[in-house]
Amino acid sequence: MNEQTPINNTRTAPAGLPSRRGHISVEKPKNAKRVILRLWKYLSRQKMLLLLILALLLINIATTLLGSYFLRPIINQYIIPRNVPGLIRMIFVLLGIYIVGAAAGIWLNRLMIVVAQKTINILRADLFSKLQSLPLKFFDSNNHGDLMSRFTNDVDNVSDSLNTSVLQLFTSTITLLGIMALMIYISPLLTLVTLIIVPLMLWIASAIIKKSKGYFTTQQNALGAVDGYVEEIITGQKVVKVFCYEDSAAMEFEKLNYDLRDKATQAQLYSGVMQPIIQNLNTINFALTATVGGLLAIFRGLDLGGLAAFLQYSRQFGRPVNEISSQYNSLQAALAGAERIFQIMDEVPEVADTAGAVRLINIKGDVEFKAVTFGYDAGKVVLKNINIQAKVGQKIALVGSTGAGKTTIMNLLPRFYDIQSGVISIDGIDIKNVQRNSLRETLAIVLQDTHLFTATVMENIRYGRLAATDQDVIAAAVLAGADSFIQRLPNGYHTLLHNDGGNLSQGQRQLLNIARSTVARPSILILDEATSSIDTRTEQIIQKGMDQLMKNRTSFVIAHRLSTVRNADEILVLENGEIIERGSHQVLIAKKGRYFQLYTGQFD
Ligand SMILES: Nc1ncnc2c1ncn2[C@@H]1O[C@H](COP(=O)(O)OP(=O)(O)OP(=O)(O)O)[C@@H](O)[C@H]1O
Repeated sequence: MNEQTPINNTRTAPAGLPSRRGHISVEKPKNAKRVILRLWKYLSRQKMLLLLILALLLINIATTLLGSYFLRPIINQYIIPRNVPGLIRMIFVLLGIYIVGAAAGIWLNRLMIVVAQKTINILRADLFSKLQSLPLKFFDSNNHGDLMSRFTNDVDNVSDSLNTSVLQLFTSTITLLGIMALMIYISPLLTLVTLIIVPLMLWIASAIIKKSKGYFTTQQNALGAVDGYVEEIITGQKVVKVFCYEDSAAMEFEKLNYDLRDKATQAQLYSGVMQPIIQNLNTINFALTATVGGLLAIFRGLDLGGLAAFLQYSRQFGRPVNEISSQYNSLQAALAGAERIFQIMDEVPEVADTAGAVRLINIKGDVEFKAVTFGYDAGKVVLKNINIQAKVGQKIALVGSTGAGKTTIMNLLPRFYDIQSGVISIDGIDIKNVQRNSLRETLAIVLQDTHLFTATVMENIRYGRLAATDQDVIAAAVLAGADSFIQRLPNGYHTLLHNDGGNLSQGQRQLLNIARSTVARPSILILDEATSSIDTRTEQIIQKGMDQLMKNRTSFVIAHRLSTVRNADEILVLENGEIIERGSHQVLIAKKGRYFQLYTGQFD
């Protein structure tokens, strides 16, 4: 059995009424290099486009740098010698250069978005198919909201950053290097003067980043708390209303909201000071460079055109520095998001079918549990030495107090979980040696909590067997007793259900569920009887539907109302994961043991 551990320490489930449930991971990747390499694997599937982007990027940067450099010949060769036609020609050349640069820039951004969105599309698809391959144990031990946020927040972060940040980072770095090279080319001495202030700028920037990162983390946590709380209140509206929790909820929300405002203000204030500080340093730097440059022009023969171009560069110098530092945070967030996505990708999927796994064909429906022992977590046994023998067409009922292990037994037959010891077999074939899909096709499960998809009634029933024709579906609905209410729906079988069939009654959803299992034509049935109180008439209709479904099929019924299991071939009484009594209704009643107590309502 593969061990699943929660993939994140985030968001613990609340107990009882809505409580504070917010905490999102610190926005910093644990292993940035690995994440970048993995992201690169995704990006590099589009090598040609990336090469084109790189070429456009270089053209774009080159034109910017060249444009500024043109000041030198323009001043030296045309303005100082007063060559007007030449000057006009040069201005047109300059214009041409800028147009090429702008065109490259536009295409660059467009292509990057195409590459980014395609990458994100593949990433999302991989994530989804990975999720589908994970065992139920994974979903038991991970918060669903947190898993959802990998699809939304994390994927968004990666997407944003691929769309803009990555490109900007590249542009800024290359521009910075280009500017430096050209400055050195024009005047190494003046470059030295300009660069003196750079370490100071970098030091201030990194100090501010360090400090503001802390504030950003607390802001993210506060935001997570607010999000989590809102989600909880929305999903728990019924409970909130019924217990008149509105005022307390509003108060709690106000606290969280205030906390978020506080943290967000601090974070923004801190990160907001960076730009002006860097800008001012830049201005000081410019003044210093201009003064020294002027002196060099007077005393050391630096050409005026060169000086003008140089000053232009020194003004531009601050921008890439600024951009690199401002993209830093969002890049960190994206890498952290990507890391959380890859964490899921690295989860161990359901154990693959064994090499010689067989398909179940023409199954009669004999089911046997032999000395089965199982626990959800290693070391904590939930089922002990379970022995069950169900012959073709028999009805086996499982009864027992809550938490006794009834549902657990039924989770093992479709191999939602693998057993630790013992054997479960169908028609004598160990289910471990059966292909999972084939195993699940021979079974149908009618759960208490029906899950209906956003689709028509017809499609929802067809979910049981995708190859079923419309006639099959309708026949199944008739058999299940669902047909008459479906006919009364506004669009009959073509009525669209949404929000998990929120517009249907509990009983109606249950009937659709039965119809779905009927259309599946399973050899073996697992029924979890509804506990929720439905009126007696609906109950009778549902019971009739279930009885029809069970006809000639081996069925296991988890019974909550003992009146419905009287006609079972065998009743198994479970207590603390063990079968403590077994036999028919008459036998068990005569025995006057646990079943008798449960049946007659006489408890210790
Ligand atoms: N996904 C799970 N992970 C870990 N433990 C679980 C899980 N599901 C159930 N358990 C534990 O296994 C034991 C048996 O639970 P099970 O759901 O099988 O009981 P049950 O007899 O079906 O109860 P009920 O009648 O209330 O549905 C319980 O102690 C429960 O806490």
